[in-house]
Amino acid sequence: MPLDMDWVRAVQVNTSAVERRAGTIGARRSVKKDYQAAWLLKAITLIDLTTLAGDDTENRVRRLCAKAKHPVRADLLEALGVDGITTGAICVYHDMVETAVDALKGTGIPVAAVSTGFPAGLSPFHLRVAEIGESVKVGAEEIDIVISRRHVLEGNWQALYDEMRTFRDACGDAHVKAILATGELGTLRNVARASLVCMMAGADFIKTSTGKESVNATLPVSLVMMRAIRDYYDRSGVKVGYKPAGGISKAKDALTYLALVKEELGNDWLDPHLFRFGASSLLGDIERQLEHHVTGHYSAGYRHAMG
Ligand SMILES: O=C[C@H](O)COP(=O)(O)O
Repeated sequence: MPLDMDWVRAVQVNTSAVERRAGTIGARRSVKKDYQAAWLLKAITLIDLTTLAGDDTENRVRRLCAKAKHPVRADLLEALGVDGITTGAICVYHDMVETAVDALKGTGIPVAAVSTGFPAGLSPFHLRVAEIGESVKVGAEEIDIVISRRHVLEGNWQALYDEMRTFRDACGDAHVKAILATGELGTLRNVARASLVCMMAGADFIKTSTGKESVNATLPVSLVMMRAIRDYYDRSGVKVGYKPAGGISKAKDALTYLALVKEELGNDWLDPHLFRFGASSLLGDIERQLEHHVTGHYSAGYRHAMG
């Protein structure tokens, strides 16, 4: 839709109310036993299993893809009476896209590429746009772009909108997730406005963080972004997805996020088409909790090292 500046300017956030609500969700909502196992299995299907390290190798990416295909040990799945679950996607740098696409051939698990000069997004603009095309060409079905934080900090909403539109167009049929890098946007109001502008410009998902900022996904930021998604849906009829990313590594945290999604956005969003966790180490803890559920024992963390 066109940039609606009246709507953008009207956005306000009551920070203390947001913090109060975010602070109580973990305590009010706790699921136990079989229900907890079921929610944890659901969480696995919503993970963008990620490796974004300077020392990534093809072997590491292949191992990660093997984990995406079989995220939980077969004996545990059998005991839980479940089969055939996979993670939502694999998320890698451009150089690793071909390897991941090859490793996931025939599985239907999409490959997401971080792009546009990730994580800072400060390389020449034409190269950022070209990078998207390169990743799509080698098979990335999802592109995680980073926005220019300065457009938000300077209140240049038109520039943010134009940038996002250009990235959206460069993605073609690939889904585009807009990484706001919320830890660098200064205020929750900026987060809300940036969310809205990116959605107006065609983002399929809005995502909190690169995982490289000093503050990454938080519950207050998530509440603000989810409510922006809800408002956008109410006015436009378009459902935009949400991806908290960075620092989500515990099964308990994943459950809290899912409770928030269910309460703020509803069950439609508890689906890989509309919700993902961006996480490199969450899966290991979830598998560990599932093992505890099945056997009554906790294994050492290193037994679930990958993912
Ligand atoms: O988009 C995903 C993040 O980079 C993953 O962050 P993490 O390594 O803190 O889980």
